[in-house]
Amino acid sequence: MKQEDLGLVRSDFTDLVPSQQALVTSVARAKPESELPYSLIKGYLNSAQQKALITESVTYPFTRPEVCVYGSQHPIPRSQVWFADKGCDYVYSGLFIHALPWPKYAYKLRQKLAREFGLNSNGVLVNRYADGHESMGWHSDDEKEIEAGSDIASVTLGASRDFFLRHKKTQQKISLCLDSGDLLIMHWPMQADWEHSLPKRLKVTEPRLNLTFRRLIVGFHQTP
Ligand SMILES: O=C(O)CCC(=O)C(=O)O
Ligand SMILES: [Fe+2]
Repeated sequence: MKQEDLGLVRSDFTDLVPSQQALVTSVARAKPESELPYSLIKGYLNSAQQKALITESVTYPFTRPEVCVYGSQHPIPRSQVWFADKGCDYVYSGLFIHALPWPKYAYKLRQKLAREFGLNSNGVLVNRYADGHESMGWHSDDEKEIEAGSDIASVTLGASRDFFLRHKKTQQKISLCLDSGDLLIMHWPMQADWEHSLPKRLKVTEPRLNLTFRRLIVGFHQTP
């Protein structure tokens, strides 16, 4: 029997349970009153939604490209893949990455974020951290092809990990714990003023997936 026949998929990415609706409303209201450059929606995805995405990710064509650090080449300390609409190739960490076609559940999550938050993304970068030895250093998602005014939505699946924010001028630091199913929305223009990182956590033995939904300027790189 297919998952659709079990009723799992039909409702999973269309409806929110009432408690989540309440939470989303309060987050939406909290934003203008708060000085925080982000919204954190704990438990945004239910366990069936998380499971559908984690299972799907087994088929994702992850790669571990090499980047130049202080003059020598090193593989990035995680694996990644970029799914996006046509015309949305991306230069990320100095690497050119072609847009691959959207998988089913990643696309459903894109639609859910659009319905519930007006998030008009056209690409998702999926990072896979095999365990707590894998990480992401300080950076901002401020590439030239990111469309001005667009928020970036980050969804965590699998292992819980700490996530740091650091203000570029004041050095103010915020530490969040991102658990499976959580949604972090980094509001425009957060990337101009803040950096973020995912530090190593050597006690973590389980893998973590992170999907960041972004809006790129279509055709920015003009590839055939
Ligand atoms: O894994 C995370 O939570 C962060 C990912 C991230 O910052 C990025 O993909 O640019
Ligand atoms: Fe980032």
